[in-house]
Order: sequence, then C-alpha cells, then structure tokens
Amino acid sequence: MPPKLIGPYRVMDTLGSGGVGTVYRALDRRTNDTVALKLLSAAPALDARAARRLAREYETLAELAHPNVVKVFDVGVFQGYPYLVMELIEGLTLRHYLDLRGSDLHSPSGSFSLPRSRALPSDDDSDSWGDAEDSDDSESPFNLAAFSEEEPSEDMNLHGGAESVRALADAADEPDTEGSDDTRPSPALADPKVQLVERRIQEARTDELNRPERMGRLKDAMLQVCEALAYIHGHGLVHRDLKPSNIMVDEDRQVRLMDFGLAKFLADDAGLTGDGRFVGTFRYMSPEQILGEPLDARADLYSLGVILYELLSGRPPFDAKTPSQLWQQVLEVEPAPVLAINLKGDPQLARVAHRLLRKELDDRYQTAEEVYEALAE
Ligand SMILES: Nc1ncnc2c1ncn2[C@@H]1O[C@H](COP(=O)(O)OP(=O)(O)OP(=O)(O)O)[C@@H](O)[C@H]1O
Repeated sequence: MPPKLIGPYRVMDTLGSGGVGTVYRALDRRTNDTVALKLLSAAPALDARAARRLAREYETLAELAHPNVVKVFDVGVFQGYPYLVMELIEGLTLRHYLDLRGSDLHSPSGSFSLPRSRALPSDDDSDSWGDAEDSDDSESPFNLAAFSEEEPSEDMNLHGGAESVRALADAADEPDTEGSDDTRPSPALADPKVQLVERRIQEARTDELNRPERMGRLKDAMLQVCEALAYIHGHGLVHRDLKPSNIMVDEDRQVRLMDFGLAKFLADDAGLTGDGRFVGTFRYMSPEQILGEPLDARADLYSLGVILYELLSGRPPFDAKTPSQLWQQVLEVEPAPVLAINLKGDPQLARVAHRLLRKELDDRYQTAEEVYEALAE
C-alpha cells in the first residue's frame, strides 16, 4: 500500500517503479497542482548530513529551466527516505514512444494519443544477466545494484572500486572453461530452411526499425535530447545514468530528460557509493565510468551512443552474460557495425552512434552541440 501522505503531498496513484524507488502521481495540497513524486525507498534512511546534502543538490536542480529537462519542484525526506517532486509528464518513455504506430500517432491536434505509461510494461533498459548464477540480493538495504536495473550480483558489489573492476575485466580474459563460447552452429541452425526463416525474421525486425516515421521520430527525439544535454552540461552537471527510461516524450512530442542529479546524489565523483558500489546502469556506462575515473559530459555522450545504437539496430552494442564480460567488451571490443546488423539502417545516424561509442574520450564528439550538428546535417 502506498503511503497516503508524503510531506505536503497527497498520493493519488502509482506511476511506476524503478530500481531505487517508486514514482507516484501526487497532489500538492498547498497549490492543488498535480506532480510526480519519486520516493527513493530503496535508499538508506538519511542521516542529518545526507539530508543537508540532498537539500544542496536540490538548489542546483531547482535552478534548471529548459523545455527538454523535467522541472524539479521540491525535495524532502519521508520517514527517513529522500523524495524528489517533479513535473508530471503525461507521456511515454522514449522506447515506448518509438514503438507507437499508425492511429496512435495521428490525432487531429498533431499530438499523439496515449496508452498511459503506467499501463505499459516497464521500460526494458535492464541488462540480461538477471538469472546469472552470482546473484545475491541480500547485501545491503541500499540496493544500488537495483538502481542499475540489473539483479544484484557479486560482481556489482565492488568494494575497492576501479581496481576491482580492472581485476574483473582481466578475469574475464580467462578462457571460458565451460565452453559456453562455442560458436559452432547447431545442426538445426545449419539447416538452410531454418536459416531462411531466421533471415526473414531478421528482415521483418529491421523493416520495423526502419519505418520512415519511426526514424523521423527517433531523429527528432535525439536532437531534443542533445539540447537537454547541452543545457545540463552547460550548468556543470553530468547526468551519469542516461538511458531510454530516463527520457520521456510528452503528448506534444516534447522530450523530457529526467533523473539527472540523482546519480550524483547517490554516489561520489567516481560514481561509487561509500561502500564501493556503482551508481548507474551498466549497459549504458562509458569505459571511464566502468574504470571509476572522474566523469565529464563525454560520459553522457557515450551513453547516448549506446541508446542510439540500440534504437537503430534493435540490439545493444555489447551483449554479455555477466557484468564483468560486459565491462571487458566495453573496454576492449569494437561494437559490430550498425549497418551490418541493420543493412538498410540510416548511415548518417549509424555514423553518429559509432563516433559516440569511441572508447577514447578525445575520439568522441566533445559536446552535445557537436552531436546535434552531426544529427541535423
Ligand atoms: N515525472 C514523471 N512524470 C510521469 N511519469 C513518470 C515521471 N517520472 C517517472 N515516471 C514513470 O515512473 C516510471 C518509473 O520511474 P523510475 O524513474 O522510478 O524508474 P526507471 O527510470 O525505470 O528506473 P531507475 O530508478 O533505475 O531510474 C517511469 O517508467 C515512468 O513511466
């Protein structure tokens, strides 16, 4: 049962749940405004020092005002747990918005009609090692692994930070003694009929991805994300947890970037909490974030590259069974060309995605403005 009252806010219903807490539709009893309230119930109860830090973070967030950045109205502490009050977006997450088709998109006003976001399955930004054998969710009341949208695992419990990450990546270099990387096709897959069916399915998938109006929406949304990033970077902020579920599109097709500042509040400069756990979603993390190095705006541009790559090709640039395998790939392996996966994909957007995904920071675009220019060409 959700609480009825959180500070001066009356809880109306639940909009969704993520790794660190739950987002409620709520009424501000002082103004009668409807807002979205994110209660970080997976966080540790705040001591007085952390509550003061939250208030300081809020001062930075409250100053932000940009059409593509969700407005933050208030922060507070409820029964020891921090909450964030923000503008209520009547819209969809980016992935769901791109999945809309036909009649959903053509209302007389030019806006799109919504299957309500709460009625949709949660956005699947999560990594696919939820059933990894090393799962262990008994560690901590503040479950940052959950914030990372994966099932917690020992690998994610990184006491010692960057050094441990490097050790894990090194360990991932060891040959797989269980032979799970045996890539020989099974007899069934070698069957030409099966191969033909596989090819047809793949073609149908990429035709769906390449629908011209989907591509138009993707490009338009990416341009707006660049505007939002340019704005927050201009204010000295790094998002640190950019992913499709943190990008919402409202009924007027206006993109809103959300959840910036949260990762910073939850972690120190290297993206680690006091006990050495990561904050952020592994699948979208840049090499420098994995290595626990100080982050700048270019880490967000890398995450934007992962998002663009996924939305163009239908699959993530790196696919691994465990976090350590993923890290090893992010640090050492070049992603397969988007156009090798989606033969009829947009070459310009594919080029942008690959440059965003460069491992060396200096090889990437350096600013969100540059990415905007490249997308708009
Ligand atoms: N400002 C908002 N207005 C309307 N709906 C929102 C708002 N913020 C979040 N939501 C809804 O609540 C859901 C859960 O959001 P939340 O931020 O908790 O999860 P998440 O982004 O999937 O995960 P994480 O906690 O890892 O960032 C979102 O998918 C979205 O549908």
